[in-house]
Amino acid sequence: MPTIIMTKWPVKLDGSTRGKAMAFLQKLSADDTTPGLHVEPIQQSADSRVRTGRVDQFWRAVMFRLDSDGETHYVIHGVWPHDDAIDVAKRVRLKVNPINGLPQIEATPELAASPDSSNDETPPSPEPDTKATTGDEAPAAVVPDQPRLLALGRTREELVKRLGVPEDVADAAMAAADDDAILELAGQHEGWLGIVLVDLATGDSVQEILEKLEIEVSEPTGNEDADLITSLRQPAAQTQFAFIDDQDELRRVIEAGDFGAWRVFLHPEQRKYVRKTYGGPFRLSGGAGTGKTVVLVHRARALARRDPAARVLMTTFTTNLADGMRDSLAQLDPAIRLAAQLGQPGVHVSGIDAIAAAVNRSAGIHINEAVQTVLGEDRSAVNGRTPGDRWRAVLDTTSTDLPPEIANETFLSAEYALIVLPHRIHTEAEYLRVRRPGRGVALDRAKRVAVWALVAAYRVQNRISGTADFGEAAAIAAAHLELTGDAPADHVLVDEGQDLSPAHWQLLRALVAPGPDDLFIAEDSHQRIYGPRTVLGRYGIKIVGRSQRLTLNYRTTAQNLRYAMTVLEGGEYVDLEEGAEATGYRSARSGPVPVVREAATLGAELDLVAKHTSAWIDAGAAPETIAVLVQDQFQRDRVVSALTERSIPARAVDRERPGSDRIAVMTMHRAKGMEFSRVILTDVGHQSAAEKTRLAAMDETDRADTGLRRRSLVYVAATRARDELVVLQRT
Ligand SMILES: Nc1ncnc2c1ncn2[C@@H]1O[C@H](COP(=O)(O)OP(=O)(O)OP(=O)(O)O)[C@@H](O)[C@H]1O
Repeated sequence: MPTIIMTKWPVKLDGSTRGKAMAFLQKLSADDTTPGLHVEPIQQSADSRVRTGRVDQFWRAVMFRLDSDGETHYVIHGVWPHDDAIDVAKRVRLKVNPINGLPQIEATPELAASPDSSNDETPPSPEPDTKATTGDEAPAAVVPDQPRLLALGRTREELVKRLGVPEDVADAAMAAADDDAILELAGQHEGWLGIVLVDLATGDSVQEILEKLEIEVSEPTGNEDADLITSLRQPAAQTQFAFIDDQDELRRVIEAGDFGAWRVFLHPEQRKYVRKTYGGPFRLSGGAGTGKTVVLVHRARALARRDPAARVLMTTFTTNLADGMRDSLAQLDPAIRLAAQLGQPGVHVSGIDAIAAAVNRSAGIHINEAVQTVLGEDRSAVNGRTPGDRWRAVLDTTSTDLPPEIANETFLSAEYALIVLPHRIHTEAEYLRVRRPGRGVALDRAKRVAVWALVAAYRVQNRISGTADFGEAAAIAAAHLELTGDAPADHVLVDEGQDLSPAHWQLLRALVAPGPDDLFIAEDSHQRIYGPRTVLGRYGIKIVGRSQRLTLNYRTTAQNLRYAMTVLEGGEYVDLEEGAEATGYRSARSGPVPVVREAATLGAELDLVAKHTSAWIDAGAAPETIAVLVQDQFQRDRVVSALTERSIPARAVDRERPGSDRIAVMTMHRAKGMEFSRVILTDVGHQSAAEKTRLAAMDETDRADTGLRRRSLVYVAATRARDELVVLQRT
C-alpha cells in the first residue's frame, strides 16, 4: 500500500471538491493501480516522478511518486482544474536542497505563478506603518535608509550558501525594505522557507536559525528517491509535509483545513518538546499564541501512546481551559483513551481545583489527618467552598490596628496563599518565626501578631461554615497525597502555569513521583491575570536548566502582536524561576493595523461596538468568529443588550462554550486561551471609582503587581484576535 505524504494544499478547495479529493486519496493509499484513478506520468515533465491523477471530470491531482526499498510514496502537491494541472505537472520538480538537505518543490521559470502561490490565498498587504491607528488619519510611511536584512548585517551569500534560500527568494528578501515586507514574502512560502524568512526578519543569526530548524545534511546515497524520503522526514520538513499513517488521519487533515494545521504540521521546536524525555520537571515558556497548548496536547498523546497503561494528567487553572484542552485532544486523536477519573490509565484532563476536590472527596473522613497537617484543625468537612469575599467579611467584623495597606483583601489573601498555607502554619508562634521572601511589606512583631489575629478569624469563619478556600483545598489534597504516599499520576502536564498558587504547586508535586517526564509546565508570565507571582523552586519543583522558550506566534498577526507588546512595555515581568521574562516574539502572519478609538461615554462606546461588529457582519464575517471582550459581567450584559437592541446577534458567554451564529461577548478573563478572527476590546484604560479606592489603599508592591496584572489582562485580550483588532479606550 502506498504511503501518502500530504502538503498543506487541500484547504484552499471548496467543500465538494475536498470530498472528491479525499475519496481519490483514500483509493490511492489503498491501491494506486485502482482503475479510474488514472495515475499517469506526464510527457516532457521537468521531473520524471510527477504523476497526475483523476479526482473527477474537471479536477486533477498533481503528485510525485517516490520508490524506495520496495515501497511507494506519493507526495501530494495539489489539485487543479485539468489544464492547469497538466501545466503545473510539466514544470514542477521535487528536490533535496543541496545546502540544508530539506525538500523543496520548485517550478521552472516559465510558470507565471509559483506552485506555492498558485495554491495560496493572496496575503493581505501590510499597512504602511506598524503603529496602531485611530482609524481616522493615515499614518506617515517611514522610509528606511537601508533594506532591513542589509541593516542587520545579513548577506545574500549567507542566505543562499548557508541557509539554502533559493536565489530568487534571497534577492527579494535582501531587497525588502522592512520587517513587514519580509513577513509578506514569508507568507508566500510554506514550510521551512517561510520560517527561515520570519526568523531573518526578527534578527536571528544564521547559526540560531540553523539550530532551531535542527538541520542535518546527509551525504547523497546515489538513490535519489531514498534521499528525498530521508529529506521529507527531517523535522523542519514536517512543517510542510506530513506522512499520513491511516485513512482517518487523512480525512482529518483534509477536513480540518487551516484550523487543523496544528495537528499535523508542527514546528521542529514544537516537535522536539513533544517527543523528548526530560530527567525531571521541564518548563516551556512562550508568548500568547506560540503553541504552548498545542505542544501539551501532542505531548499528552505521545506519552499515552508510548505507554498505554500510563496515567497522564493534563491540568490548568480553570475548568473552561481544561474543557478546551480535552476537546483539542479528541480532535487530535479521536481514538485516544480519555480517563474519566484521576488515577486511571489514559489521559485525564481536569482543572486544578477540580483535581484537589476529587482527591479530598475520595479520601472521605481520612482527610482529617491532612487538614490537621495544613490547618492544625480537627475536621473532615472541606468540600464546601469559602465565598470569595470572606476576607472582606473578616475585615468588617474584626477590629485591627493595622494600617490600610496591610488591612486589605489583596494583602491578606496574598499573605495567606504565599506564606501561611504553603508553610502549613498553625499558630501565631509559627507565624512569628516564618521567613517571608518576596513579600514587599516588612512586618515587625506587632504587625505579625495583628495579621495573625485576622488569619485566625478567617480560619474560624471557615471552620464554622465547614468550607475551605481553593488554596486550602489544594494544600490539603497535597498533604493527603504526601501522607498516603499515593501519587495518582505518572506524567503531569500543566498549562497556564503562571496563574497557579503555591498550594497548587504543592499539589502538582504530590500528584506525581519525582522522576523522568514527571512534570511538564507551560507558562507565560506576561499572561498572569489571577494571583500573585510564585517561584517554583520554593515548592519542590526543581527545573535546573530544563527550560525553553517558544517564540513563533501562530495566532496573531504581526500588527496585532506589536500592539499587544506595547501594552506590556515598561512593566517588569518575572518568570516562575525568577528570571526576567523575555519578549521578542515573532509572527508569520500579516494583517491590518489595529484600530484604536476613544469613547467619552458608555453610550458612545456601545455605538462603536455596534458600528464595528455590524460592518464586519455586513462584509460577510460569521458572527461566531467575532468577540467583544469586556472588563466585567455588568459591562458584558450591557454590550449584549445594546447589540440585541440593534438586531445584531450576540450572546453573553459565561461558563458554557460559545455557541454558533452569534457574536460572543465575554469578560477578558473568560477569553483566556481562546481565539477569534475579529476582536473588540472595551473599556481599555478605564478605572472605576471603586477600583481607584482599592488601589489607593494598597501597599506600593501590591499596587505595582496589580498594575502588571491589569496590563497582562489587556495583553491576553488583545492576543485573542487572529486577524482584526479594535481597541476602545474610555476617557
Ligand atoms: N505548528 C502549528 N501550525 C499551525 N498552527 C499552529 C501550530 N502551532 C500552534 N498553532 C495555532 O496557533 C494558535 C495558538 O496555539 P496555542 O493555543 O497552542 O498557543 P498558546 O501558546 O497556548 O497560546 P495562549 O498562551 O495565548 O493560550 C492556535 O490556533 C493553534 O492552532
